[in-house]
Amino acid sequence: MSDIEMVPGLAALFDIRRGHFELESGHHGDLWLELGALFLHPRRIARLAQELARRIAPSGVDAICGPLEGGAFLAQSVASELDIEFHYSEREKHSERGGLYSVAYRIPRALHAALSGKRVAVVDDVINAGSAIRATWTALEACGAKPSALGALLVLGSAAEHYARDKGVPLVSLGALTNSLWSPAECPLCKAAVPLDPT
Ligand SMILES: O=P(O)(O)OC[C@H]1O[C@H](OP(=O)(O)OP(=O)(O)O)[C@H](O)[C@@H]1O
Ligand SMILES: O=C(O)c1cc(=O)[nH]c(=O)[nH]1
Repeated sequence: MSDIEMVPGLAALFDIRRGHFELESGHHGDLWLELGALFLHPRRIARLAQELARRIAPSGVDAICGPLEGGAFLAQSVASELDIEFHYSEREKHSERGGLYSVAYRIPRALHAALSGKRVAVVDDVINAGSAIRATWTALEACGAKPSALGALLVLGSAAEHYARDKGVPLVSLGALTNSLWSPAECPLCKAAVPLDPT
């Protein structure tokens, strides 16, 4: 497929579906990756985490932070490879979907002191519209940390690239895949009365 660039072994990890999906960020999109079994074989992920760690290392970060669940699993492996601190963010319990980028994440209180003043790479398994990494970024800043790099196994579309450029930090990944995102009001699939697929 001409729109895919990936390190060897990465494509096989993802079950790629095309259709009409409602996403974590509140957008609608035409691409869905099944991520539930991504961490089934820890050694397979460890090899990819090793390569991602190698690419993040030049950023000179003190810690890696990922959003639960998948992003945090990966962040822990990358932190282990670099022998630096691992942190995680979790979705706010009362964070309801509604509008774009409406989901909030928090960092557990027990981690706040360790994060203060640290340069942190925000790592997710897959970045699509970027709602989880944006919310994690905000939560890190609230702890006095300095988000300094973004990383992912796979980046979908261009939202992550734009966000990294706006923030002036590197975006590191092992693969990229084109996709389309729309606000629900502008979704051409909704306009064509295509029903939402289950996720
Ligand atoms: O770029 P985004 O708009 O944030 O979309 C990608 C996010 O969606 C998935 O997480 P999900 O919300 O399914 O949570 P999970 O990791 O707990 O499965 C994935 O693991 C990313 O964190
Ligand atoms: O954007 C998302 O929320 C999302 C996209 C995707 O492909 N898979 C997933 O689990 N979430």
